[in-house]
Amino acid sequence: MTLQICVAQLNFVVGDMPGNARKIIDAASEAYAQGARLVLTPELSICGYAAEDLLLRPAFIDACDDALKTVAQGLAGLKGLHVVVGHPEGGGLRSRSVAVTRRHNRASVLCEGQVVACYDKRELPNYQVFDERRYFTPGDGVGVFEIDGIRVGLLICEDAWFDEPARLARDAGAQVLAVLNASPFHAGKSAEREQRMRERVTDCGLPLVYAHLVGGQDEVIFEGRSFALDGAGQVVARAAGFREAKMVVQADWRQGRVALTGAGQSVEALPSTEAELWDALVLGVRDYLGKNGFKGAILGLSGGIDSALVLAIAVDALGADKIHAVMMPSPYTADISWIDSRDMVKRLGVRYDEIAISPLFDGFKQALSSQFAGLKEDTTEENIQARIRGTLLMALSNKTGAIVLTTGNKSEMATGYCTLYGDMAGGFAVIKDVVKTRVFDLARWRNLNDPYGTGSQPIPERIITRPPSAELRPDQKDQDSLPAYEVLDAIIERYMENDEGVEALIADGFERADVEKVTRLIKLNEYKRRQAPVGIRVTHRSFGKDWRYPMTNQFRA
Ligand SMILES: Nc1ncnc2c1ncn2[C@@H]1O[C@H](COP(=O)(O)OP(=O)(O)OC[C@H]2O[C@@H]([n+]3cccc(C(=O)O)c3)[C@H](O)[C@@H]2O)[C@@H](O)[C@H]1O
Ligand SMILES: Nc1ncnc2c1ncn2[C@@H]1O[C@H](COP(=O)(O)OP(=O)(O)OP(=O)(O)O)[C@@H](O)[C@H]1O
Ligand SMILES: NC(=O)CC[C@H](N)C(=O)O
Repeated sequence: MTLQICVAQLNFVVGDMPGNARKIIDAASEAYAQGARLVLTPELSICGYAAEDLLLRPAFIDACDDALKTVAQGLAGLKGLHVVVGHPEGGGLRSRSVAVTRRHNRASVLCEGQVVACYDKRELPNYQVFDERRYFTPGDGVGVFEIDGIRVGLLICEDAWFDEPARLARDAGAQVLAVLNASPFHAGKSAEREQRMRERVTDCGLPLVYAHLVGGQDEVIFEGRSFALDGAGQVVARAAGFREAKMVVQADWRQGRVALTGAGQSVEALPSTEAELWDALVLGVRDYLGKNGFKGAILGLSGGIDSALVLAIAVDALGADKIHAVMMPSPYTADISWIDSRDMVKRLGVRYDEIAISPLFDGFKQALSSQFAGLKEDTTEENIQARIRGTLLMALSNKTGAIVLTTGNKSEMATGYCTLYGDMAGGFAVIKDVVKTRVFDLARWRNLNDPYGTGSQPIPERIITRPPSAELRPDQKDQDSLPAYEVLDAIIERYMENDEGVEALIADGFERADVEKVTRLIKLNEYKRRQAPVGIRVTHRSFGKDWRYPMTNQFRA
């Protein structure tokens, strides 16, 4: 007995049920023509992941039901084909002060126009970026079905991170596990995920096929890279990361058990940290803009490393012809800032303009002169410059329909080293989850690699080597106001990402003054982050859905 299984690693759009249904029908029909008789799609493939509170709308569930029927009917003529799709099922009751859900996160097996088996997710994640208990009720059954003499046990994502659902499937007769997933990316997650699945295989003694989603959805990235493990936990197939792919594996009945093989396909290697971060950032920009209908992007290019990095990512994501870089010099802008900006845009071939902000800055100061009479210049004037730039970029966005990409990094978002309605003004924050030391690593990496063929060495060397400066007052350097970036980033990672305490960091050798300053700034600047644009999550904790701190807060330890 032999069964060819195809994983349709597809990029769905949340809420586009007709489009998602069409994608599934096309991919499954093609796989069938190439010999597959079982096609697996990712978790909640019909509606996309994560549909969030759309799942509470009865009309949304009805549209998912319709799309499920469309897929079933669209594939009804393909004899013997089994397609597994993910969708929400069932209803719920909601009043103003209580919610009762009877909705399930379901996998349905479609064959010849009918639902022939289904499985409801048992383990509902409710941590990090997940809120599944807000929307779903845990399932209490198993999902084992037979196809061409091979019994397949269904699991859905979080289920496979625990022992019990896989053991129950095995005890109900499953000979191979098929897992539908939507498992958000962070640096290093691929290896962690494969390791957890290997434990599952070892624990229950069954081979496993991991069908994963690809694509960006608001702040979250799904990297694809579906894979299959044989009964010994060896990777026999691994699909490409960060793009749609079809991965085919073969299940054979041999000596009383199912043997999985890679059907002659190559196993994609796991990339370096920088390479996968780059791909994640590129996909995040491409999908946020693409799925929200933006034709292009604008950004302020300063001659500093943050905007240079965002420009290089944007060009890789969208192509040079979709990007507009604007240099807006002030009296504090060093000559090298515009020399390097001109150099960079020439290397990449993007549209570039220079708009001097001095006349506007003078106009603002003049307008406020009587109110500010006798008061010293301070951050007020620094912020006016940043806000003039933000206003100009937003005007260009309004006029052209291109989105403004903001350039703040995680170190700045943590410490509030950014201006509300100034450099924070914009639609999408590309590197808000990348700390400054990693910004440098990525810039150096991109200068040595050209993964999207848009040009090698896009970032002039001096942009990488010069000391970072906001250039909002004479001779300003970031490090005048902040601890050294190596120290700052280490404290952010340990305090913010890993929940370590102030005293523990000091006991571990950090200067008390540095720890107290950074943690005080993190706490003080919650209000700023709440007003910041959404941006791409690439660590296991970003300033997004998995950082829900109060703004009014007297606790810091
Ligand atoms: N708890 C709270 N809840 C709500 N709002 C609160 C608040 N606390 C202050 N505010 C408001 O926020 C204002 C302060 O925020 P904001 O106006 O942004 O200004 P602020 O944080 O005072 O200054 C911006 C800082 O970022 C630096 N910066 C700016 C731009 C670029 C760069 C760079 O790296 O290139 C650096 C700049 O040098 C300066 O140190 C207050 O005046 C007040 O109106
Ligand atoms: N002269 C300028 N022209 C255009 N945009 C600017 C200018 N100065 C600042 N900006 C915008 O404000 C953002 C914030 O400035 P910031 O100094 O933090 O970043 P950077 O200049 O890119 O990097 P660095 O921190 O290394 O100097 C810039 O990335 C850029 O988008
Ligand atoms: N969608 C899910 O159930 C994902 C949960 C899982 N632990 C992951 O991140 O991979």
